[in-house]
Amino acid sequence: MLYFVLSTPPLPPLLPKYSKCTDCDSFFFFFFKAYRMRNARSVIYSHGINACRSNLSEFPVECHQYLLKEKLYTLGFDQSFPGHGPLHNVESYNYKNGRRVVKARALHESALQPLQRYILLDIEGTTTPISFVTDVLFPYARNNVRKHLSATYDTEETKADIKLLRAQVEDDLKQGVIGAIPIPPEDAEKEEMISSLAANVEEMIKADRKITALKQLQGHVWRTGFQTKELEAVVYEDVPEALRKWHASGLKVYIYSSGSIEAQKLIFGNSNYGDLRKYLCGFFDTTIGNKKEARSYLEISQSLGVDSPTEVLFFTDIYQEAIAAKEAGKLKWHY
Ligand SMILES: CSCCC(=O)C(=O)COP(=O)(O)O
Repeated sequence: MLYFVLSTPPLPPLLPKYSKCTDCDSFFFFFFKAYRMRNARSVIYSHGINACRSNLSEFPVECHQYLLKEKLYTLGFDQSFPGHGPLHNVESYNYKNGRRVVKARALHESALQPLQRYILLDIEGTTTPISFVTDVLFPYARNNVRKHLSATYDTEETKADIKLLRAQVEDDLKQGVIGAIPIPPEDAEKEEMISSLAANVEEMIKADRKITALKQLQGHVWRTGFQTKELEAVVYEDVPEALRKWHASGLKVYIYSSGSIEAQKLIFGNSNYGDLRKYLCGFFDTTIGNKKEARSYLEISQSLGVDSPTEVLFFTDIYQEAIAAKEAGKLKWHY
């Protein structure tokens, strides 16, 4: 599977210089996100790239462009390949307050290789701001999980959620996972059971665990939030147009997220740009495999019916996921 790197692992700051932000470039926003500088923005400044936080406070990092280029190259981000990187779509170079500002078009479908008619999109950090997931969705799940379990305790759905959680916690206890709390036996009092389940869920959310047991329950809790309009999903402003164009040009777009398939449908069905599900051909979650494992991308490719994982272009902000997707192309194809 080919991939488009939206971020890279953190690099140490190269020069202890302070920068000043006058303009931002969206590509390097993704790059600097990989420095774990949430809200960081960047400006292409003369020979290099200066970073600052979005609130314009100074940030002690300067990364010279040739070093960045070199680093990206070692990460497999080959700027000479037309599908890789907005720097090939440069429309203009301008000078603003003595600084050079590069304006570039977003990745166009013509940049795809002829066989890549399938697009696979991650959600958090790719179509949707990380802050929406961590500051809105996760707190909503944390604050409402008790209420949800209490209200739906006897439903088949919640019984299945509890069964999955119990199995996960038992496994976690065996593995010595910090924060795992024993769940009382099945015939325990409802309140005792809910307290222990909620405490485990809280720890799992805190640790940002991408496990099916948590993600399935979270999706069910969020469903109420979307139904009552307490929640509205956020996608980046260029997402609806990109989906529309890809759809119109015959590309098939799929989602692969750690969030459950039900949660993914809630996100794209209730976004700040309306219902975007009409542009999507399907959804994959952790039930097909972990996003950092190559095998998962092979499984997805096989269920899409393509001849090889290299026919699928995967977009993510997580480096290990991109590498796993790339590795899938080398795995043995089973029929
Ligand atoms: C389905 S949206 C909820 C996102 C979520 O729970 C999550 O863990 C994000 O994972 P992703 O694989 O999209 O980075």
